[in-house]
Amino acid sequence: MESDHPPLPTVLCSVLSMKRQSCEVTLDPGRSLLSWRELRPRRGRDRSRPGGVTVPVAEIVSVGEAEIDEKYYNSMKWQHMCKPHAFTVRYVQRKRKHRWRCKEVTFWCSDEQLFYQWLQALHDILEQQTHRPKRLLVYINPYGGKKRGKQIYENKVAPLFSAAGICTDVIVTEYANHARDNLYEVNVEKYDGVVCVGGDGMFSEVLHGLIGRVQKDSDVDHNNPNAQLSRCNIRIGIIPAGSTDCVCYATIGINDPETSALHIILGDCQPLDVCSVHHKRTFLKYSVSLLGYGFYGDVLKYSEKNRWLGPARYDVSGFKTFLTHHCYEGSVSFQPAKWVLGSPRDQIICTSRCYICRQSSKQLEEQQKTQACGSEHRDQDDDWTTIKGKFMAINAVSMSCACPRSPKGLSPAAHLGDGSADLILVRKCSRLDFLRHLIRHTSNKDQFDFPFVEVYRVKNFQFTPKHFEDEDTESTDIGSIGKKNFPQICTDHPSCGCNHVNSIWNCDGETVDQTAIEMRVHCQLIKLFARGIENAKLEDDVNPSKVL
Ligand SMILES: CCCCCCCCCCCCC/C=C/[C@@H](O)[C@H](COP(=O)(O)O)NC(=O)CCCCC
Ligand SMILES: Nc1ncnc2c1ncn2[C@@H]1O[C@H](COP(=O)(O)OP(=O)(O)O)[C@@H](O)[C@H]1O
Ligand SMILES: [Ca+2]
Repeated sequence: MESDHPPLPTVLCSVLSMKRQSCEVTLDPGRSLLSWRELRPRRGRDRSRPGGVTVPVAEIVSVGEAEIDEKYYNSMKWQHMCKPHAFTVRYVQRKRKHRWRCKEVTFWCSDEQLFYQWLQALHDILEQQTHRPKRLLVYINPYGGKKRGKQIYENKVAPLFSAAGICTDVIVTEYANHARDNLYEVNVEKYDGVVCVGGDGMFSEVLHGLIGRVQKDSDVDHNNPNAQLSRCNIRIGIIPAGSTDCVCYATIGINDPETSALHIILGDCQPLDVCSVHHKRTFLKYSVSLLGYGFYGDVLKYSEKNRWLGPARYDVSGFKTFLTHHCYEGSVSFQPAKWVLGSPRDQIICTSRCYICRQSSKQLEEQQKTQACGSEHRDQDDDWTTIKGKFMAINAVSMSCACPRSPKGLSPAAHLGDGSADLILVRKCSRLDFLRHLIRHTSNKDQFDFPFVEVYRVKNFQFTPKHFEDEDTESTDIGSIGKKNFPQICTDHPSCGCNHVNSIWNCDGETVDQTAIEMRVHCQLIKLFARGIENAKLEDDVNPSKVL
């Protein structure tokens, strides 16, 4: 009887040479593994562990013909025979702290037929990795971070893309928003991904260009805060060359250009939540990392004046902002994200193929389907919680916001694709208490474990500064906003530190002009060339320090 199953792919196993050693090399297409081991381990090597190396095909970067150095074969009396045939396999090697490097191994043999058989088999198996990008559109910000974007791309990334056979169109930006505007014009369809070389600001440009383009093409009105936005299927890659590099760090585990390039080459895919920010019925911005008012807004405001300092501008501005110690009065209203499995105080963090993200997004989709069918009432007016008070900081983050300054981030247990954001409210407190809270971002200690800090997992929130509440809502149109940033006097005591103009919103490092805003999370709106944090064990990456 004939079987319905396709025949199992044949395992290719040969004795090939690696440098001066004979190796048994095996390509197992069924298990998608390439492995090799020395047949006679050299003197000095551990002969009791004849292990060898195994590389998943999914982690092979490229395979190509190679020229080998004569010294490999002269001593083996190859002089009397024809030149050997060689091929090089480049593959991913994992280093400490999520760093990846491209390692290579060259095999050779004298049998031309065997050589071509290997080359063909390896090319065929790589062809099956259909999720890998073949054509990329690259934007480089030459002024981001330490102004090394071009150099980083040319020296560390372009050679890897070229080895992997990826074609690129590269645009070095000439002005702010060049990349965003260009994305409205180019034929995006012809690319398998868009790569930005720069920091979070540069990523934000590409994000706005792509999301904006997709909404325009699908006739979605982005000024409607309740609009169901269309998903972007084209993936975005980030080559870190900025000041904070939070989006890259929080989705890959490190801000290292070579590591990011390898994730792009392998065709990784990480869905990501995006928050839309509106003032009434006017679209302001999208945010994927930090939407912060108060402390982080003020840090940004002062740092923009010191851009020439590069990444150090944030340290200078952070110190200055800490010393000025302002708090801001207003009211925050939010709806909890009821479908999510996790909570912001969890010990478990978001990892590659995160179960919480998968389950939560599935449950949200089901909830939205049921509501769309009309079998359940819409919950637009339900479950609003309002908190009024004086705040040092109001932060909304839809990912952990881990970055080199804070390796576990502003909300360590936030999830990349669960459709929710963590709303962190830091109420008015003493300067010392605020410092204790800030320092905990750099250690394993819980930054939420203070009586003046609250954290909620939300699907949306609104913020109204005190003076907006006091005014006639009719006059809160966009045109009159500028006039409204007059000094706000603390209602309790004029000398308590609240006697200060409003703060501004820091939206992924970009300033937002309006103070009264509403934010909503859009579950998995975009996709990155990333895979989340692998084998995340927070303890490995952060040096625990003493509780202050
Ligand atoms: C006494 C020690 C205090 C240490 C506190 C450290 C807390 C750091 C948390 C940082 C969160 C960063 C969230 C990401 C923000 C970026 O989107 C934004 C723009 O980045 P880029 O475009 O690359 O310049 N960066 C910032 O707003 C900088 C915040 C720095 C705060 C000190
Ligand atoms: N060619 C350019 N000239 C000036 N500004 C630019 C250019 N290209 C991009 N930008 C802007 O520079 C800002 C900061 O970029 P980013 O790459 O995030 O660096 P950093 O992390 O140092 O802030 C972004 O707002 C981006 O829009
Ligand atoms: Ca989220």
